[in-house]
Amino acid sequence: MSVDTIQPVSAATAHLPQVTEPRNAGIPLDLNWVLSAQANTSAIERRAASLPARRSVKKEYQAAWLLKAITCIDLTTLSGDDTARRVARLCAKAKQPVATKTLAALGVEPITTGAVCVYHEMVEPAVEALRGSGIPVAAVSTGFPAGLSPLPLRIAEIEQSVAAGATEIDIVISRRHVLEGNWQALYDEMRAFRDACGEAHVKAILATGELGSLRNVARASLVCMMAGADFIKTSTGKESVNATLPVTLVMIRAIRDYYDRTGLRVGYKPAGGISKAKDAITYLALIKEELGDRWLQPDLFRFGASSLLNDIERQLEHHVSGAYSAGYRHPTS
Ligand SMILES: O=C[C@H](O)COP(=O)(O)O
Repeated sequence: MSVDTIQPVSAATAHLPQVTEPRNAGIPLDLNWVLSAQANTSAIERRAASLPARRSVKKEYQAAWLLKAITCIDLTTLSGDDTARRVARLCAKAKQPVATKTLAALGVEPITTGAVCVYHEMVEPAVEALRGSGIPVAAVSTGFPAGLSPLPLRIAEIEQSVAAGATEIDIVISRRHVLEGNWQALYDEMRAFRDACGEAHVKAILATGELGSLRNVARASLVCMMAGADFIKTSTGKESVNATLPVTLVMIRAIRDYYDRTGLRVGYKPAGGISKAKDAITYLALIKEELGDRWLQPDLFRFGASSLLNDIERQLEHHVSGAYSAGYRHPTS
């Protein structure tokens, strides 16, 4: 299917609340299934390379897809110099990501981002700033980004972020378990993280740029889903290679495989280095083609991004006014 034949996301429904259904409870580790997972790297890279080159959606269809993308952003700040004031500004942006006049010109209701994503120390200011908005706070946890602090500390960090009000926890896996092929250890770790999260949803960050091969990405995706991950996420944003289209193909095909065999839907979050509106549309189109419309809701798809919203806003403003504004006129925080 080409992008030309994709039905547009309706601008009138871009703001609809997320659909909810039972979480992925996980299944016992199935090593035969894990070890049978392969990745045909050259075929995957060929398909990925063809995606950005195709004709994209235009005009009101493009605006509608961009509004949809905003509702799926985990608006993120993960900097060593984060402050409560910066987080408060980010949260204000999450509550009103598009200027009122632009929304009015587009004829759509107000929308929000999917979540705000911060370090543990910034959870409380974020919860405070988002109170009453319905926007969840996601905390990166478990010794983010390397995940190399002692396991009891990583688990305690999850518990503290949940106690502080985070309802989504982005954990980082131990890359060494993947590189050493120790799938049982990865499963046990993921299971412990999932249990520590309680009712909070857990996103498993694979740090795919450090896993060595697409086959490892496929296997790690399966193991994390078997251990109860609600989402699988590509990257911390701190690796030298973050979200890519080949990795996305591998991970969403693992999600499809897991759904086909278990009936359980797991979400997908590409993160790191996604900063252009055009790229966001490429990702959404790929999700639509490979997984279908159900995965285009914020409960099953998120972008982890700190600067993507800025470019989307510029494109939407261009759509309604015919002129591009400078990037600095759309500060995120
Ligand atoms: O999880 C989110 C990423 O850290 C954001 O990465 P970015 O700053 O490259 O958009």
